[in-house]
Amino acid sequence: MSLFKIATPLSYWILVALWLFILVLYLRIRHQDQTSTAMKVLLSVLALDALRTLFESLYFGIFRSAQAGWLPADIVGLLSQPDMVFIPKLVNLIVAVMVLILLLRRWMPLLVKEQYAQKQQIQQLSVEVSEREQAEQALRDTQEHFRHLAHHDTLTGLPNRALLLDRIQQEIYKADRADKTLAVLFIDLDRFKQINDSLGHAAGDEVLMMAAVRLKETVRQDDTVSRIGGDEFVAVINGVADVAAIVEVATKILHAMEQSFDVENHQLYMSCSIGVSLYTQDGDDPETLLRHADAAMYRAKSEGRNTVEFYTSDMTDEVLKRMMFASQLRSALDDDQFVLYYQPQYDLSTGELVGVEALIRWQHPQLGLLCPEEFIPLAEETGLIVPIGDWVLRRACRTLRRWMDAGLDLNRMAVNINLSSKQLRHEHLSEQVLNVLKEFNVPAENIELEITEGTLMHDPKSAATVLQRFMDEGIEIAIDDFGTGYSSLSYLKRLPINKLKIDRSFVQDIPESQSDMEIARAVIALARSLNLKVVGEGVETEAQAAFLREEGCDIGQGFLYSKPIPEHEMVAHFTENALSSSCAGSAVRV
Ligand SMILES: Nc1nc2c(ncn2[C@@H]2O[C@H](COP(=O)(O)O[C@H]3[C@@H](O)[C@H](n4cnc5c(=O)[nH]c(N)nc54)O[C@@H]3COP(=O)(O)O)[C@@H](O)[C@H]2O)c(=O)[nH]1
Repeated sequence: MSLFKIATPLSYWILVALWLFILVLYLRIRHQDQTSTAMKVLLSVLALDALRTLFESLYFGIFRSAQAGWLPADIVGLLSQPDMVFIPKLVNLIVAVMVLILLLRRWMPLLVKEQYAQKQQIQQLSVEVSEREQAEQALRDTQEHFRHLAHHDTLTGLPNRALLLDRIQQEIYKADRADKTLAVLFIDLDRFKQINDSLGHAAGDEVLMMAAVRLKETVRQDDTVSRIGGDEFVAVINGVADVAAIVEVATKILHAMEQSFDVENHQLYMSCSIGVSLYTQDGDDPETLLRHADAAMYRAKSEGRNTVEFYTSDMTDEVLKRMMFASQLRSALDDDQFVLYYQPQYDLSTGELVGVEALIRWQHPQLGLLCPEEFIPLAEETGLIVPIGDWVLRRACRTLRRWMDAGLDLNRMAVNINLSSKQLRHEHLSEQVLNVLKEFNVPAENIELEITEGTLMHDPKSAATVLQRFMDEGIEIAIDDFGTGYSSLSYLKRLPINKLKIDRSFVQDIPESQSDMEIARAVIALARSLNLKVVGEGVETEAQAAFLREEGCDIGQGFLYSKPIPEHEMVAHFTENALSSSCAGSAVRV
């Protein structure tokens, strides 16, 4: 039964209006969350009920009778009444539709706009929400990335120094609770610099990544492996029962590092030195444990590398000494404590003096005269090699100027100056060298620069640019220690160089060592084919000199002729050189 009744046409129109009102109301609240579902159901039922009543009445039409007035009625009954006025269903319908259109025109835009606005708002909101979520996620990712960066080494992904110290601290807490000890292993790769210098940083990086993986595989999963510097790694071994357990782990690490590293078609062999400190006997905080493991590692290096050393208290003194030495090296330049020695080089077939190599010494106030091997590595490490190298160049040019002013015949003679890799990488090297030559009025032909094979191969392309500049000015270039690096023959062919110096390690065992003789022969043949001159270094015996001369080596340098000597003593060799020119073999044993 319907809730609505149509008794008169007025009630019909009221019902139409009511239905429309209910409909509009329903449409408005349909999407509003705050309106209860019960209200929405009630309105939709009312609307449907009103609609049904309307249609029922429409189906029959409406008539007017004199007695009853306006009434909805059956079409049959309607036709039998003479005073009735029939309003056909169609008219009803048209009026209803018009009213509906009028109302919809008034309400619909508002409704549509409102719904559209609501939808837009909802869409906007959801876009904003998802954008905010994305932004928040990106922020979280960035924060996580920075947190990771702040605590990890970018190359190997291992914890860095900051995280390492934290991990050691955590392990200390655990060790205290479990009444166990822990060990800090400071691991430094032996001669890693050579790989970096000769094959370049990309190859060096690959070796470091491979070393990191090997270290991680060697220790337990809950032990920490960290990289804290260039080729320096630290392993924290927890729950250590005794020293034997540490020796076992350290031995495994030594063994893992001895396996070949296959990098860029090279099979590289390396080793490492390990220093160990133990909690609590060698320190009870992370910094001290790390410092003492480092000191022990230095001892392992000086003991010949590829070995393990446990920390002892005297090692701290060694580290302190090293730091003091570095600060003394810094002031040595200002205090004019360096001296240049010169070692002559002779033409092996004529016996003529053709060059001298300038070799630095440090006149240390307490330790006496120090050889370059005792301080050049530290100078390279600290960057002091650049000002020291500059000093060597100026001092050598000053000496040349003095010799020239003294009337010595230097026409066919050059002073050889060693350049380190750091100097070669220095932006203004060529300008600096040329300026110094100008300052002392020294012809470029009297200067030759020696660069080790490793340094050249570190970055052959940029080295070639610098060397070409020197060559254009008339300065000759020699590759030092040839045979010890990893020269690429294709690069060698293209590099602007004049000489190869056979490393003395291949000369010292001639004629006993067949393989060394083969290597020396091969270097001489290579130099010939590239149209380069060859120098035999470290010639100590007549037999070595004879072998090199017979094989076609051009120049000899070594103790057989002279040890490196101070500037003033060198003058005598020039006089002897004059003698040797007229009677080769007497003054100089060639
Ligand atoms: N960057 C710079 N490096 C320099 C400079 N001065 C020297 N050096 C490098 O130090 C290394 C060692 O030099 P030194 O102790 O002077 O040794 C030289 C010679 O004394 C030694 N030599 C020469 N002949 C013989 C020999 O017959 N037997 C023997 N046992 N040793 C000998 O060789 C060194 C010269 O070698 P090289 O330079 O390879 O020609 C050395 O690598 C120097 O390069 C500097 O100013 N800057």
